[in-house]
Amino acid sequence: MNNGIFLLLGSNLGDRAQNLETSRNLIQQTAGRIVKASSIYQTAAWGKSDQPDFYNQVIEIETLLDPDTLLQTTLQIEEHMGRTRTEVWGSRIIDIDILLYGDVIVEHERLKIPHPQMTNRRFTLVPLSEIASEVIHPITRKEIRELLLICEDQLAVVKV
Ligand SMILES: Nc1ncnc2c1ncn2[C@@H]1O[C@H](COP(=O)(O)OP(=O)(O)OP(=O)(O)O)[C@@H](O)[C@H]1O
Ligand SMILES: Nc1nc2c(c(=O)[nH]1)N=C(CO)CN2
Repeated sequence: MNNGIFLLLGSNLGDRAQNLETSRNLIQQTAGRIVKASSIYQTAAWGKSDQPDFYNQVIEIETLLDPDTLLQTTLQIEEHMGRTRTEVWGSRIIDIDILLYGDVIVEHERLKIPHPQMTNRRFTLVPLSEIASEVIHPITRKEIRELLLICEDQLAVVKV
């Protein structure tokens, strides 16, 4: 069983809380058990600001799937839930990002772990810090709580 795997869930269309719940259920059915879940946060849209606020949540899972298969599985869940890819950083029913996979570093075109943007995003670091503050980011070698302290993003992140 592989441990220390953290996923970011995000939704800013439709019933956002319900969308997160549906994705958690599908993840448990297809990828593995959820061992920890952060609170849900309402977060201002990052990157492309003229869109509704997101709900974001970080979960920790244990899984037998390797990183590539985990990505295929999360992409299938997004498709199953009706997500269409229209624009980069645009609105979406559900987005599932693989943030960390233990200490594993992956550098492919289709898959990069740790997620390259995670250190720049309070909407990721705040919920991740809630459940994994002392986990070490395998590239920067810093704890998540320290990455949050030095993160320059100022966008609002509020517990729902
Ligand atoms: N760690 C990762 N987790 C999820 N997808 C990844 C990861 N690394 C690379 N990808 C690739 O990114 C694609 C998803 O792009 P998507 O449209 O969701 O980007 P985005 O969510 O708009 O932007 P961002 O990746 O900055 O959050 C996937 O098809 C996948 O191949
Ligand atoms: N607050 C917030 N902003 C975003 C999010 C997200 O999940 N939350 N996802 C994005 C896609 O990359 C772009 N912008």
